Amino acid sequence: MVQKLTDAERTQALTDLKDWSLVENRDAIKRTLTFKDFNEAFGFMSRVALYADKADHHPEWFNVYNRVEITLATHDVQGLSERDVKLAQFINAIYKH
Ligand SMILES: C[C@H](O)[C@H](O)[C@H]1CNC2=NC(N)=NC(=O)C2=N1
Repeated sequence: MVQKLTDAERTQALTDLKDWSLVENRDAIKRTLTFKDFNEAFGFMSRVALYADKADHHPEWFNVYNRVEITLATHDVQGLSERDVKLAQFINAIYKH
């Protein structure tokens, strides 16, 4: 069973996750990433997609050319869970720029 992060866990996660911030009007985190071009951006998105498929945890995202805006939340709990932290950590780890 997936559980919502506690306030303390949410604060800790935001401290640990470089370049992620809270979304204003909902319990979610966001990050914008830029790449050299569309090819690089889409390559990155493909790697995230493979992770998401395996983990059964999917990003909300928006891409225009070399920019990818990502929002993470766990819909099952209508807020942040450990799954979002794991996915954000994965994204940070594979983001080369
Ligand atoms: C049935 C399936 O396991 C669920 O709908 C999964 C799929 N991917 C998901 N992704 C996200 N971000 N949150 C969820 O709650 C979620 N639930």
